[in-house]
Amino acid sequence: MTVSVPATSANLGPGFDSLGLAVDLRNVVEFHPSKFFSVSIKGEGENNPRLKGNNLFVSIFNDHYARLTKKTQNFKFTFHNQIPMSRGLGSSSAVIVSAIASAHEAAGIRVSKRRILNHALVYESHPDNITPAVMGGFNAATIEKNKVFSQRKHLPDYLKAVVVIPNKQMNTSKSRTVLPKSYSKENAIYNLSHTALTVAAFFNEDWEMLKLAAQDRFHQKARMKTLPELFAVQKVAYESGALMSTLSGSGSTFFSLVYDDDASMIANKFTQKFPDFIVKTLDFDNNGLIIER
Ligand SMILES: Nc1ncnc2c1ncn2[C@@H]1O[C@H](COP(=O)(O)OP(=O)(O)OP(=O)(O)O)[C@@H](O)[C@H]1O
Ligand SMILES: N[C@@H](CCO)C(=O)O
Repeated sequence: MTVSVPATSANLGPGFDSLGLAVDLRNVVEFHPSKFFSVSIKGEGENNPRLKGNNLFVSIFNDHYARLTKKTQNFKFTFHNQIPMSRGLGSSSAVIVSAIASAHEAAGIRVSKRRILNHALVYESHPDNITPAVMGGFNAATIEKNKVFSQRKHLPDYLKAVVVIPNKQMNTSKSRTVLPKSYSKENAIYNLSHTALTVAAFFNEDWEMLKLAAQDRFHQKARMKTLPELFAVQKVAYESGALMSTLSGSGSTFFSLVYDDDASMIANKFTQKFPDFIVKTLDFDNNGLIIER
């Protein structure tokens, strides 16, 4: 059995803890019952011995498998990881979603994507990464009574994501501690109205509106100050014609949404100006969680 989940870029500027979209960079896990437990990792994390012993996927998988079957069983897991860890591309959400989906598959229980999403909330209390990770596309999401309520928009092929990935991890829980404890009414209204406009722009496919709409006063500046080159990345993105350019999740990756025709020019500019950072041009993902039986 194989389960795969895409990387995600959350917040999208003002939509803190609410907006996110999926990009075509996937973590894939293959698994089957086995006499002995084993973990093999290819790609991201392959040189990290901690992931063989104390693996978030394995602990969530085991919890769910035991709850669903009332049995214990060893599995052989092979991970093919493309999503860099703690860089703002939703690596933890991908792991959480794939572990829950894999445990249900292993237990022989078919379950809806919405159910998997609600289970994922137990491990990640904000829905902006887990929702696009499960559903694909652009999503606006909120939580009511421990359930995710979301609306999804398919993203067209003529748009691309250009991501600039610094060689610096930013752990989400740590990155949340640099944020202000409270916001003024003025700034709250600013983010509320810009989030509303960002959502409307996505749904109406008014891409030219995004640059103005995707401005934020809640989190980006405080986080970008911990890696000031990110201000230059955003400047280069907008000078080169990006439609929107925002800190991806809690960082350190910077996400730009661009027209297909501009993608290679913008990616080349990033590569020239920021030779120490990894630059990737990605399609958007409209599938989310994929289970192959
Ligand atoms: N492939 C993986 N296998 C096992 N655990 C992983 C994997 N990827 C991520 N994790 C776990 O998730 C943690 C990273 O979560 P964190 O929320 O800091 O980053 P992120 O999800 O990449 O960023 P963001 O939420 O801002 O997009 C890692 O420290 C590790 O515990
Ligand atoms: N909304 C989250 C996304 C990262 O997981 C944050 O900005 O902290």
